[in-house]
Amino acid sequence: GSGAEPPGPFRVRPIATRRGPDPKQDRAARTRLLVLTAAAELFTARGFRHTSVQEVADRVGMTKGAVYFHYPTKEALAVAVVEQHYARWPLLLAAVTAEGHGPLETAERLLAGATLAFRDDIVVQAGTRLQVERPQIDAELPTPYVDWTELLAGLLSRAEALGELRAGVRPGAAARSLVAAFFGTQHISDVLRERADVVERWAETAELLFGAIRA
Ligand SMILES: CCC[C@@H]1OCC(CO)=C1C(=O)O
Repeated sequence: GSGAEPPGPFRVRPIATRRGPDPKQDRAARTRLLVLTAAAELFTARGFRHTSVQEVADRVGMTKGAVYFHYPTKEALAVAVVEQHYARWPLLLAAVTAEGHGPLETAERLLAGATLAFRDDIVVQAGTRLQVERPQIDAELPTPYVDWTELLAGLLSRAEALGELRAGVRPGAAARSLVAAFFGTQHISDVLRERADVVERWAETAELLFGAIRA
């Protein structure tokens, strides 16, 4: 498509408006967030297999049964963490889009913004590790990489239409290369420096790649 409208998963969904404050619901939501964050910390540090629901419960000072009330299985916890990971991106897209840059600059700023999440956001770090561990997780997890690829391809198609893309650069191929380079860069940073330098590493790669595709 023209790329004007972001692909589905990147569209910000309106927060369900409630009739009024509902203390019980709020408490449940806060508990779920606490459990999710503790699970993300353990999944990031030890991975899915070597994390138990008991350890998650201990980390938040709850019983295993109380955790199971919110997340019936460890797989359900993993699915929730990955879903929260992906829920970050529509918010980033809305923030960057609001700045009113052209499509190529928007793509560059999106990926730069994503590196901050990979450096600082435990849920994004956990979601990324869980996506790598998909074969060990008996649950329906979203297909990784495809939404970012589709979003970037749409932006690069718009850049091409505006003459911002170097002649001969194919938006789809460039989008796939950007996603591959981003994933590889954040992975190498994670392995070598626990992502301490992911922002700088990506800036170096982005300078090369965006310099190669810009008209
Ligand atoms: C932006 C590059 C792709 C991104 O990097 C890690 C990861 C986790 O699976 C991603 C995804 O699924 O889109």
